[in-house]
Amino acid sequence: MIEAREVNFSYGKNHVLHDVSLTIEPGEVVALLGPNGVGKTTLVENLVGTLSPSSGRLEVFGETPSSGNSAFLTRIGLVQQHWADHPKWRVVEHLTWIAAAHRSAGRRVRDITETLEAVGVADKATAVLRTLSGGQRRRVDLAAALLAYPPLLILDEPTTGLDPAGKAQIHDLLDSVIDEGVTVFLTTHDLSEAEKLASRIFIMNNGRIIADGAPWQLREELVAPVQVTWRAEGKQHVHATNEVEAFVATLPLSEISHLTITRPTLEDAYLSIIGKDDDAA
Ligand SMILES: Nc1ncnc2c1ncn2[C@@H]1O[C@H](COP(=O)(O)OP(=O)(O)OP(=O)(O)O)[C@@H](O)[C@H]1O
Repeated sequence: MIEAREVNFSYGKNHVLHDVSLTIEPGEVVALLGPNGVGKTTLVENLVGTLSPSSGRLEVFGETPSSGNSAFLTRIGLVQQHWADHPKWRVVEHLTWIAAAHRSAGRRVRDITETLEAVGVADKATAVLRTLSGGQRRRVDLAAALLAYPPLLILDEPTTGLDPAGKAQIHDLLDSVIDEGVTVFLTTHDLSEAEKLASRIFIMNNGRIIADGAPWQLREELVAPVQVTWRAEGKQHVHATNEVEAFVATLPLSEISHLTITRPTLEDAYLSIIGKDDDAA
């Protein structure tokens, strides 16, 4: 679905993407993580063809995105950080316009009211776009992205600015779309979101992909061991080990209380991987 080979991209003298190579198969749900300013949005813009690589090979649906025609874009459900639409339009006008473009490209289109309900902004159907809050706008963008049953969703920080209940609602919606077999490429700073939705995670730092794997694989890359804590004789005890079961078997369980085992999280793995990369730079 997506194939990048040694993709480089520069804004003038600012070399942002460095030899980015990745392959994303149909049906994969991939999250791209990385600190602010490392090139995630730049990669997204290369994937959808608004920017084109300075060197390297990039294909989406087997086509070069920057030379793709409008039919190319109708197959991508896109949530971007910036919009080029008409801020005076009402939500329903905006979606009707997008739906018409999809229909004229021969695509099946979801019911607009139902889609607005699914993303939780049915009450904003007649609101002017520029009057929406950041979170409401994100939901409208997602409705627009889902409108034509796209086989590929490219979502640049799709839940930024959403309140916790809104995030949960959008995660459930994305889960149901993922069950339909759509391929998803999303960027996020929310590691729990990445872990919940994605089967595979890329970590980018300084324009390079520095880690690629399932969330559990990235956690295993962390050498930090599991922490075992317990109380005995009125004192708190802590022991770090990679052999949890063997260690716990040595504890006098009848004499201790509050036994807790803390495994490394994806956040621990992320911070460790970025930290090691920065130290090596
Ligand atoms: N239009 C532009 N012109 C020049 N430089 C740009 C432009 N857009 C982004 N950059 C620079 O490219 C680099 C990567 O930016 P990008 O937006 O891709 O980062 P990001 O990883 O998406 O960041 P964030 O997590 O903050 O959204 C940054 O140094 C940024 O300043």
